[in-house]
Amino acid sequence: MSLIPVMVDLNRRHVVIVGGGKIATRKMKLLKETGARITIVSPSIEAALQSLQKNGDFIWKPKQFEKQDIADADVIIVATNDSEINQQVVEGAPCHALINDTEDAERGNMTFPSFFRKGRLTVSTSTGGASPSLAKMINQKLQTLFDDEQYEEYLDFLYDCRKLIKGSSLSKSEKIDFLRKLLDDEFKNKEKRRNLVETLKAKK
Ligand SMILES: C[C@@]1(CC(=O)O)C2=NC(=C\c3[nH]c(c(CCC(=O)O)c3CC(=O)O)Cc3[nH]c(c(CC(=O)O)c3CCC(=O)O)/C=C3\N/C(=C\2)[C@@H](CCC(=O)O)[C@]3(C)CC(=O)O)/[C@H]1CCC(=O)O
Ligand SMILES: NC(=O)c1ccc[n+]([C@@H]2O[C@H](COP(=O)([O-])OP(=O)(O)OC[C@H]3O[C@@H](n4cnc5c(N)ncnc54)[C@H](O)[C@@H]3O)[C@@H](O)[C@H]2O)c1
Repeated sequence: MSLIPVMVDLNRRHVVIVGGGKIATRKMKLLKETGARITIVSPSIEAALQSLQKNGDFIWKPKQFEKQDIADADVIIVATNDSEINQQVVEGAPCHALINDTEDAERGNMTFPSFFRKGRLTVSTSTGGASPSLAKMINQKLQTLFDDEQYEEYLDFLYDCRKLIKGSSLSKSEKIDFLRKLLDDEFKNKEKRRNLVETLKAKK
């Protein structure tokens, strides 16, 4: 299996989490801001999930897993503590669904990397199932590269400039030159950033 990293918008997609324990809780916390429609199928759920349920963050089906629970799922997270049930979930998945099997990654077709965000920047690390703890450790080290509290503002500057450049009347090669120039160290300076934004606004 050769997995490729993607960024995905789960807004309005149906995500079914089978199991309501420690791992289901971790995935729920990750998914609750995505706009996905989330269903948890599990006879019992952790206390942390019970409070999220009161906010209406997901629908809880308090029952043992059955194949029909995942019939219209876009994404399925397999997270019970029963290997046989986990296997049944994978076997019962509709062929269009993405499956994250938290017990055995290779049985599924999607895994969650360890990641951190700094404004518009997302850095994610996967060890292909070798060691999620190592992935976490690598990210902790990488995070120190972006400690500067101005970094988020710098990324917003790059984003705004890129939009201005794309929408400008500059020629194609001038646009490319400008996009490269944005990465010059001088733009770590706030004043220089402001000046460039003004220059680009004039090139509409
Ligand atoms: C990144 C992260 C994201 C997330 O879960 O959302 C994630 N695991 C995290 C933490 C973590 N997981 C485990 C420990 C205990 C120590 C250890 O084992 O190292 C810790 C450490 C901790 O909790 O601090 C145990 C563990 N994990 C898996 C198995 C089953 C197996 O491998 O067979 C077992 C053994 C279960 C058992 O038998 O007890 C499987 C998977 N875990 C993955 C992701 C996928 C591969 C990603 C990769 O390879 O990098 C994959 C394949 C499937 C998936 O879930 O997508 C999240 C870090 C969040 C962060 O960055 O803070
Ligand atoms: N991906 C990871 O990082 C990672 C880390 C640790 C464990 N795991 C795996 O995740 C799985 C769950 O671990 P956990 O610590 O969350 O377990 P847990 O014991 O905390 O929770 C298990 C949940 O499964 C539910 N369940 C049991 N039988 C069920 C059934 N027939 N139908 C529906 N729900 C059922 C239980 O009600 C419970 O809510 C295990 O298979 C484990 O190997 C993955």
